[in-house]
Amino acid sequence: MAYYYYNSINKMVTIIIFLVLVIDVTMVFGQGTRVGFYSSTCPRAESIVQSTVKSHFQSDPTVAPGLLRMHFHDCFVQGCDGSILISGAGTERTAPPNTLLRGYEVIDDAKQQIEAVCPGVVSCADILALAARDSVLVTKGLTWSVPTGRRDGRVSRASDASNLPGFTESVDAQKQKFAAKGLNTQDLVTLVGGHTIGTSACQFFSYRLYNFNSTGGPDPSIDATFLPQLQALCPQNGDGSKRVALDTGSVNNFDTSYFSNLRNGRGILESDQKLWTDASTKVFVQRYLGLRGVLGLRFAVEFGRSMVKMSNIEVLTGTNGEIRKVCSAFN
Ligand code: HEM
Ligand SMILES: [Ca+2]
Ligand SMILES: [Ca+2]
Repeated sequence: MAYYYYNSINKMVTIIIFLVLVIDVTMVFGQGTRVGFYSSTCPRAESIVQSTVKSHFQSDPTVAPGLLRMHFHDCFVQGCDGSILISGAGTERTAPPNTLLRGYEVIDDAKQQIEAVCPGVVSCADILALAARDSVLVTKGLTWSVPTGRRDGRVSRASDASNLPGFTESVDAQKQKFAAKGLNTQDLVTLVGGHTIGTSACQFFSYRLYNFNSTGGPDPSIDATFLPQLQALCPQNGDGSKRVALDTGSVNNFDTSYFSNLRNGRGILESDQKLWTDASTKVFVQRYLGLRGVLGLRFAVEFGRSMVKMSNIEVLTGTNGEIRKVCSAFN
């Protein structure tokens, strides 16, 4: 009798431990997404996204940085659920940090082609995550496997965009906003390394070139020989919408040149240059530049890893959300 009780208690304990482990594992890894989610339901989905990104990139190279940034802005607001793609008054798209996003036409094009072969199967959130990955590919970076199976959200409000980090923010504030999404300091430095491609409008950094923080002079962290070049590109009271490379000399290549520029006081945004000023983020910049011996890190590899983490933020899976018919509108 005693043995029988012992045995069933033992079984119960085993079952409980098993359940706890399963719950834990799903929370840490899965959140329900997995590589090859569409391999039987829509086997051509990933290749359609890739060929669409490639063809748009050939006629307009700015779509690559545009789509990468769009995916980041999607994931930080309501999770990676395609909420950024909804158009109309009062939606996320209209919020100040999002007004200059580009590449929506690429997502709409890919979605239309995918709907023609497998209607109602592939989410817009997944199409955007895949397009962000392929944007790195076309700019000569490494590729990686993207877990899929996200579903599309049913909420898109301009007022939710405050989760996004701002370009004047301190490293501590940037770290806090990333930590709130489960991303650590390495992820922060690595993902902001996405600024190795693309451009910024003068309006986001020209205040650093002239009367920085009412000092009457420029931001002292800007390299002295670089300053006049930037001033020529963005004259005081000039056109704030004019665009300047975030990675001087390597705007179209997914490489570590952006980190060299930070080291040399040639970061464009205040938030970028601060990654070199702050000791906790500087070490990662140094590791990507091979300045820390055996602690060296390969940016191309780590970028894929951090992107997979970012792409899994607060995703909707299973029967949550919906699969939109058109990416710019709820069903
Ligand atoms: C502290 C975090 C970040 C801040 C404050 C920030 C801020 C900005 C700003 C102000 C611009 C210029 C936008 C424009 O003029 O159109 C920009 C561009 C860009 N950002 Fe970030 N960003 C951050 C993190 C990231 C991350 C994590 C990624 C991607 C993984 C990313 C990818 C890009 C790309 C690719 C562009 C160029 C966009 C284009 O050329 O259209 N950024 N960012
Ligand atoms: Ca979102
Ligand atoms: Ca570059």
